[in-house]
Amino acid sequence: MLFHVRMNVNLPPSMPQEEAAQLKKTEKELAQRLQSEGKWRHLWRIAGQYANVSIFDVESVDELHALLTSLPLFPYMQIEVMPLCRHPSSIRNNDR
Ligand SMILES: O=C(O)CC1=CCC(=O)O1
Repeated sequence: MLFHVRMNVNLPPSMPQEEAAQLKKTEKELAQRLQSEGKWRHLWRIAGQYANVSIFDVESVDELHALLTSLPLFPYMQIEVMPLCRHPSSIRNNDR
């Protein structure tokens, strides 16, 4: 199942720099592992915003929820999820 996910990151200005840097480091490690496993298919920065759009390929809504809530930055993100299905005009036969 494919999902379009938008994440807006809002770190509190009062958070110490070292704590923010550690959160970003662990977030990056997990994001790169999930990309290499094929679960996090795309990760794009939204230009000019501390936000991203991503495509996730997971087995279920429950798996997506578990994955998103496991992200180190989860407590500091506003997340919007859009389930995706095939478009009848798509020429990409390998997409689900
Ligand atoms: O910087 C972001 O957009 C939040 C984030 C998600 C994965 C990652 O490495 O950073």
